[in-house]
Amino acid sequence: MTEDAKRRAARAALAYVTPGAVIGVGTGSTVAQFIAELGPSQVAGAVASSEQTAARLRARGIAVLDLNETGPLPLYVDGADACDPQRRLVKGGGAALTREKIVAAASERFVCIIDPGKRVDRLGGAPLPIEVVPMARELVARTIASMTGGTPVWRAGVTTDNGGWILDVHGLAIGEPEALEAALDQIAGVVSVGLFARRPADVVIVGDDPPWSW
Ligand SMILES: O=C(CO)[C@H](O)[C@H](O)COP(=O)(O)O
Repeated sequence: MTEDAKRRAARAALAYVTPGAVIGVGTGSTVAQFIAELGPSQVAGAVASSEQTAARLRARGIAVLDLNETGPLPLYVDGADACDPQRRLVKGGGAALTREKIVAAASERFVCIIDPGKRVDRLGGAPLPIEVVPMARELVARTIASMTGGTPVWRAGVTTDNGGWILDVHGLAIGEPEALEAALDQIAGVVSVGLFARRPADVVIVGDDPPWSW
């Protein structure tokens, strides 16, 4: 069962939490399991990667802090849509990729928690989410289509916590993830790219029974 696998990965991530620290917390159903397992007294507070996560943390009695007030974080825990053997990720299924990238960049250690279905030999099977400034949606879509051969599809009806829109790029061949991430980041109108290749996870926990990590 996928939910059991997510719970196993989430529980295993607790071992990385230093008591009394302020940690970064990502977004999604696997992270929701992590928040449910995290005792309010285990951390001094958390920086949330989305409003959804902030609400979950508060409901659990965990203080939500502003990244501008915390300085570097020792730990960031988040899920992913896909993870390759080099711990490079595709993220953004929950449209929180921009803040996830920011909190990951502010954290010394990024622990990614996934169910076994997210592990892939090569990124590119799952669509790649890209957050764009709304007025640039079609410009970015045309540029990406001609640059990569992929097919950008607007996630209509979804507005991110930053007021951005999401393009999901289908059919993308991700041969060199770091180079592709850098190239897509340069397109005018792109806010952020759901490829986490230049800042991959430091540890990935797979919720098999028993869980394992690398
Ligand atoms: O990147 C994300 C949100 O933007 C999530 O981490 C990713 O979509 C995985 O979600 P889930 O744990 O629900 O499968």
